[in-house]
Amino acid sequence: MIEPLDLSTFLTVRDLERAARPQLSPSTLGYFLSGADSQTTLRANRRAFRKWAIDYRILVDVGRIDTRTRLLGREVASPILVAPMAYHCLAHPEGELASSRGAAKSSTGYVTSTVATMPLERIATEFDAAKAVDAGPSAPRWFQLYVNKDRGITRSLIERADAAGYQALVVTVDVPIMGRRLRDVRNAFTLPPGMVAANLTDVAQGGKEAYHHAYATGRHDSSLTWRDIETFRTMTRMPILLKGVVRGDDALRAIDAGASGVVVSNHGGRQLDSAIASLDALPRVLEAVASRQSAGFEVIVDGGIRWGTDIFKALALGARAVMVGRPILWGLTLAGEAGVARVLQILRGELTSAMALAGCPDIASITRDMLVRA
Ligand SMILES: Cc1cc2nc3c(=O)[nH]c(=O)nc-3n(C[C@H](O)[C@H](O)[C@H](O)COP(=O)(O)O)c2cc1C
Ligand SMILES: CC(C)CC(=O)C(=O)O
Repeated sequence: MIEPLDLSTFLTVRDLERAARPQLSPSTLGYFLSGADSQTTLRANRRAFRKWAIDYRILVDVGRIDTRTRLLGREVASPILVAPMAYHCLAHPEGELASSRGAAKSSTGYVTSTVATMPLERIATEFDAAKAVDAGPSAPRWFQLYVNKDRGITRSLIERADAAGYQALVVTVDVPIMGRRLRDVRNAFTLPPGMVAANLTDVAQGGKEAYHHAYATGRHDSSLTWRDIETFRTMTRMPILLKGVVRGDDALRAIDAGASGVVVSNHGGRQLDSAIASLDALPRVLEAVASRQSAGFEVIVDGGIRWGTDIFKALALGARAVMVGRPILWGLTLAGEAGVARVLQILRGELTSAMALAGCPDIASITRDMLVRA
């Protein structure tokens, strides 16, 4: 009999990654890990965090640490969200059902990808049923949209997300075309037989298609522009966030187009290689948004978050919240729901420790002056 995994022996996200890697096929591991081309941006995302040091405060009462904050007008338990990622069934047979339960039980927000391997309605139900029932604030769940060439399909996805009670629509805008991930090309990466992008089955013929390739080359709309964002705005009551913004002027256009926020992101280094690191892009996006005094406009950041101190730094620079990508997949691979919960527990625990050690008992006290150049 195989001994059940003792997740408490994994102390860091890196521990989980090290254990998860050998469990995955080379093709899946390559898909999860890869950045585009030379992977310069993938590395830059991590390096950007090392450029900052925490200028900690002493003799502050940190007997009680409060990680609560507000997101899109609602109180949330922590400033951490699970980033939208495709194909969770590659990591675990229960796929997004397991990852969404792991997030919900950790009172952590969850973003369902358009290319999930489970139906968005089932993910929603699973998340809601698993939500922690203690008195704390409940975690949000959002839907990430990839825009299909067939706008009828896009409309139907938005309507389904609305009907399933998703609380925001995250439109990903950094994939006009797919970035070239060399390992995926060399491995001819595709989904194994029987695994499908469950929300797009109506577009794929016969269920046997090589979904990843078919989707990436045949379905994805490269003609998306600002006008489409304004159109989506009229199609749903959900607030819209644009994911993949790195420029201040684009953030201002997002406000003009009716968006409620942006995710400063370069897609985990998987799209434009040599793109600016997301943490480096954050200050100028915040500066631009501040110049417009758009009260309530949310700026979230993702890319390379592996430690609680990374979250602390992102918040100190002014982000409202962070999204965590690949670490979730390592937890999911190792132990499904419990593995995802462990990753989130580690990150939140590290954030809490960093806050205590830095003299910041609550999120509002993590201010810009807490950082200096390393
Ligand atoms: C395997 C994988 C699949 C992804 N799929 C999506 C997706 O379907 N939609 C999307 O908006 N972003 C997708 N992303 C990007 C993530 O949402 C996020 O921006 C990125 O992973 C953050 O960087 P990190 O992995 O370093 O935390 C994907 C990333 C990975 C690693
Ligand atoms: C199907 C892809 C567009 C999913 C994705 O966003 C990614 O692999 O980075």
